[in-house]
Amino acid sequence: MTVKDVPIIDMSAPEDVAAAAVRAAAAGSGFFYVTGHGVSQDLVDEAFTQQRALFGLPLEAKMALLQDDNNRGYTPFREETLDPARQKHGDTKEGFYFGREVAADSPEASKPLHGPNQWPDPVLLPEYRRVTWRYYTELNGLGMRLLRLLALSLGLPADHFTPMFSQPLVTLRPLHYAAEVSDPGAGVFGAGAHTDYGMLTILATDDVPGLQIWLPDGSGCGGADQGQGQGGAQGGAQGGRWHDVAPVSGAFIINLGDMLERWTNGLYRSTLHRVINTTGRERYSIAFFFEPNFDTVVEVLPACTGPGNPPRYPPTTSGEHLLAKYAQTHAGYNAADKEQHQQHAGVAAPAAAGGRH
Ligand SMILES: O=C(O)CCC(=O)C(=O)O
Ligand SMILES: [Fe+2]
Repeated sequence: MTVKDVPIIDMSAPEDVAAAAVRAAAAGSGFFYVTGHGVSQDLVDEAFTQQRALFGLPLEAKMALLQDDNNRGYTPFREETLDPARQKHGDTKEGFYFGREVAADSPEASKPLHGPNQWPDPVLLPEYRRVTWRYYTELNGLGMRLLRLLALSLGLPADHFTPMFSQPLVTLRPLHYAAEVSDPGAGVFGAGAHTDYGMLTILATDDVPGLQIWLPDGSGCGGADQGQGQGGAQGGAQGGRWHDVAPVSGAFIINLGDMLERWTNGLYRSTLHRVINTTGRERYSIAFFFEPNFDTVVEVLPACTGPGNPPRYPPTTSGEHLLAKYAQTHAGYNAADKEQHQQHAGVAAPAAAGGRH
């Protein structure tokens, strides 16, 4: 891998310059760093301090916030299995999901994946909610700025995606990886190989390495080629290998998810990645998944098809797509409940919960 494969993009550069860099990275490795992003380092540091305190709570306090049907709350160690075919047991990480705050009595709350957050007891963590919510709000703003760059990078008006994020499906996910060293040969991973499900992910990590991406050999990543999808997307497939994405102080790591790959007909990459522990140290990260409104139709963009390049993906909706993905990877996920909720809300049922443990 070269620096070109996961470039550092300065978001304080003129938009057209940044957008061109985004296009090259998006059609290359699907991963890039951003600097000049406008989020203060103090806030990032404070957010990490709060997440450490949250994970440091006694297990019973965390279990009291167990993940609910709206995908909000605590996921214990080994609860999630991102790569069931290769994992001996679940990921050696614990996490919390927070979403957009939706009041229990609002009409939106009847939709799947919408509802109030499960905040930790303010007596235990007085600053947690304030700091985490500020971080969420700042990253939401950064997500909107990235949407502009993505639109421009595709030759679309800068605000093309903006209306699709008026009531976004946002997930802020603090993660805590155990000190346990991974053993890929034996099926033990911090986070199993996966692609992200949605539009884009803004990832902050501490200084402990662990994130890796799968790049096909000689893929020419770094250039805006024809976007043949991720050749090694099955993980461990021939002709590629894992590359470290090192922490860069002051930068966020951005990666693109399956929805954007669908939208761009495979031109932009939703790249396979995983986390392995090689250090024997605990690791903290905060993922921010930024996805369109529940009912947004995700359909190949006209600009990304043409004669000889027919749409490779049928249309779906943001909500339908995400529900199907969660069903595949979470042991605690109650698909039956969700389907009931969905029928309630008058939306299509998700695909069957394949790979569920
Ligand atoms: O913790 C990390 O570095 C990556 C986490 C990740 O890939 C995810 O949560 O989707
Ligand atoms: Fe991921």
